[in-house]
Amino acid sequence: MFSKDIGIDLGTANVLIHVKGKGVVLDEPSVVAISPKTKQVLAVGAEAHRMIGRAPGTVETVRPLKDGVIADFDMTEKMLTMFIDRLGVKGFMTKPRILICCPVKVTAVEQKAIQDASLKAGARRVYIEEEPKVAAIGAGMDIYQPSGNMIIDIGGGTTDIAVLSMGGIVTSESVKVAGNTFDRDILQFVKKHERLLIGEMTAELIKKEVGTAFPGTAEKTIDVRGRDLATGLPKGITVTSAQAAEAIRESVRAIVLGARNVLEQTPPELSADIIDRGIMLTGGGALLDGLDKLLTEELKVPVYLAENPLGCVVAGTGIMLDHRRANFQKK
Ligand SMILES: Nc1ncnc2c1ncn2[C@@H]1O[C@H](COP(=O)(O)OP(=O)(O)OP(=O)(O)O)[C@@H](O)[C@H]1O
Repeated sequence: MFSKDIGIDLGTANVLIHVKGKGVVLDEPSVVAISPKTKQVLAVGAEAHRMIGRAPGTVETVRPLKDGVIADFDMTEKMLTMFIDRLGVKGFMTKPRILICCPVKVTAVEQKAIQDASLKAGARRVYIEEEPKVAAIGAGMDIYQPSGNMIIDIGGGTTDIAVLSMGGIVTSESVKVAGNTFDRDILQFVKKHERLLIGEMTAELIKKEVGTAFPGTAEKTIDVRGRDLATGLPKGITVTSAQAAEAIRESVRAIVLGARNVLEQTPPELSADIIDRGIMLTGGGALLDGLDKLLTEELKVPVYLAENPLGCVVAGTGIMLDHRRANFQKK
């Protein structure tokens, strides 16, 4: 019976879905809007995302994943079901096979939760792959040769750092610091230093517009609004790149340290390959200004930003579905 294979990047911030033969058909934020009373789902994805911080008491917005793993099983399953239903890949008596990614170093229980949520959402079979491996393939790295390839995948909730050779992970580390941590840092900084309460979305906007991991080059500013903590009234302030850089400095440091640890545990032959090839940066968090420059300086190895950092994992699932079908069947 004919059924479609689909690849899913189930992320803390975004869900992307690749349908075999069609390419990327869905790219939506991992957000669910529910009625707090009845727990009924009111909206998912982009529609629910628009409600964050702006919904009345009758609507609650939930992010069902935290730090790359499932924090709310029911909501993850409902969100996945609604996304998969939209694709029209579930035929009469047929269900898709799903290739889905998880961060490295997740527990068996966390992996099982991802598998169960996919099965309940309508999968016939579920194959789980480690995110940095899939991201590396999506970024165009040839990880199947006996040589070292290093990747730093900075998502919303986790940063996965791995050295790959011959199709497997040789050394890796998962740090629970990534794009969303930078947002929280900025929110706290503005609260403490400007006595202004801003929303999650405003903090993310500051990060994207003026945030930098390598301060001192181009000083940018952004005007934002929030609630004055002293008066309780709306107030506007200007945030500079220097302030945003200070806010996220410790979190950026944690990523640098994670990468250093992985390099320190890497066998010398593979280290030599990494010096030659450089390190690939993927994931939306890698779009933070100056991060490639800072990592290059700190690690003494060239660090390159992938062509489409946000799309590497889902592109990798597509390549694996196209070329590695035989591999899945062996499992
Ligand atoms: N231009 C940008 N500058 C800085 N950060 C950005 C930019 N664009 C997106 N991001 C950040 O990228 C993050 C989301 O990245 P991505 O979609 O790769 O994560 P995810 O796969 O959902 O998360 P995880 O892998 O941790 O589960 C968010 O924190 C978002 O704010």
